[in-house]
Amino acid sequence: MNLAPTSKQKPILWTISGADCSGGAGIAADIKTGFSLGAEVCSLMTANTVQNSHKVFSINPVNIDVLQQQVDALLADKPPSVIKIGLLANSYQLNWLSLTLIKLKQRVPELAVIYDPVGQASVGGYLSSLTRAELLSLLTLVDIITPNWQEAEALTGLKQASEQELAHAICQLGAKACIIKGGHSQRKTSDDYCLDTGFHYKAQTPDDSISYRLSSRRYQTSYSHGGGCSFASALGAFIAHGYLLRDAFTQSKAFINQGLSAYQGEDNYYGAFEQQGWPRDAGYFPGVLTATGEKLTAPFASLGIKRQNGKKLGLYPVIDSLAWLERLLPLGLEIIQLRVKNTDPAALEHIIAEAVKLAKPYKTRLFINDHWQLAIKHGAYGVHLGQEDLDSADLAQIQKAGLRLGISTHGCYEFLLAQQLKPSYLAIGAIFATQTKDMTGQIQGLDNLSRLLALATDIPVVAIGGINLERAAKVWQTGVDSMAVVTAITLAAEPEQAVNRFRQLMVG
Ligand SMILES: Cc1ncc(COP(=O)(O)OP(=O)(O)O)c(N)n1
Ligand SMILES: Cc1nc(C(=O)O)sc1CCOP(=O)(O)O
Ligand SMILES: [Mg+2]
Repeated sequence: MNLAPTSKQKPILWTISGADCSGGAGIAADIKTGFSLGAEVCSLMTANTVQNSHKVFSINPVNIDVLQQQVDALLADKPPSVIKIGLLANSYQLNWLSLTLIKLKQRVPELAVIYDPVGQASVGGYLSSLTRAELLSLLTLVDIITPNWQEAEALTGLKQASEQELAHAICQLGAKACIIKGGHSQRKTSDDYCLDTGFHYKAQTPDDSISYRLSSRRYQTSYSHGGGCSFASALGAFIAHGYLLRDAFTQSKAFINQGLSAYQGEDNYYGAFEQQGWPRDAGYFPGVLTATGEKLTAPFASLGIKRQNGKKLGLYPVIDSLAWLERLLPLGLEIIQLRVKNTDPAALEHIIAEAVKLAKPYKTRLFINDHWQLAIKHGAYGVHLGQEDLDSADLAQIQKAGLRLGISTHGCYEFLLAQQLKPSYLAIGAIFATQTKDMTGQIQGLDNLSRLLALATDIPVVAIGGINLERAAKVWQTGVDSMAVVTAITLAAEPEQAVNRFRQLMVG
């Protein structure tokens, strides 16, 4: 049997959670969230709870034989991309689930398991009788765990620890990634912290860990019942759609902010969190907290393009030699990038110095990729940096020297992060698969490009990656300001003609 879903299918998310008869949390939240985000949800009910807005009256666990029959039935035609685990009512269920996950992971190697360790109901009362030791035994099978602060303290036994310390401790207990939800903390903002020690795409060593912190305003609403379950199932839906953890995290937070904003104001009623579909409005997206972002406040110098007159940057060739620069400069392009890799330092400095001299008589804006010190030293118009360069480059120095800055982004987390630095332009990639560079796991497609453009302020946006003459019209229709290309020009039989054809389709 082929377990891989075809591209026509909606991604399948299994939820192994309790049913909440009051309709807000558990399986109800998971199904509403999945429906809202284009995922198909299959529900394996662990308990049929009796609860209302004030109290949990009883749990009523479901027998593991029934759960096993459901797994067998679903595996035949609805194998999961992601499993979200919520309420586990007793140790029989926990032991059964551990064995089941081991078997499922062998059968579906790409399976991602998300665990939302619901212990206490938000209306008061305990939902699970599991001990800490029992819960810990599950962690090595979990890809992402999503406790709130109190649940993280209970799992680790740590008191007064920071989110970072809690997340580290939880990952050391076995989970690959941990998101500590900030909604229950006492602060004015609800910071959410994600530590990723190796989810899917990185080696699984603590040294390789990456952390992400998102900040949102606190929403005052009495319609939040099931918000925690909805966050974990939104995360599952986005992961099932193929998003990287950082982007699934960011979009899940926007989904929660959007839902919490539906009914503002305090009253005594405790209503269900409202799932409102794929978040598209920039206002719901969280801020990205980084050391770099907090240091810079002034925008980088602009590109001086009068967008209000309908003028755009247009075609942006990215070339790797002085010969290409000499050939393209007379064509009157608005922008060109010199991207030289693997060249010894002396030759590199010579190339950059010569490139700046060559570009001087032209109105073309010359950006230097990576080598920001040489770009400053030789007075280039601008510098283009990737996300990995942001921590090591001295952005304040680039800004002080008056150079323009372009930044690469791959998905909404990086886009929001880079936008906060107020660069001269933002690049989004890779739009399509490209032979120029390994962009595995970071292909955006046109839909995601459009979603990211909706988050853009007034900074010009450049699309890059796999753009050729056949695909260019569709990319241009999204409203980008520019399309950057390497091979569509450098491998073209007649590069000047290719430039002209790109420019023709970018009119209007
Ligand atoms: C316009 C534009 N966008 C993205 C890139 C990629 O830059 P980076 O992430 O630094 O990767 P390398 O180009 O250095 O491999 C770019 N160069 N230009
Ligand atoms: C250099 C580069 N950066 C990308 C990014 O997404 O950041 S994609 C890319 C390669 C672009 O080459 P081509 O036009 O030949 O596909
Ligand atoms: Mg670079």
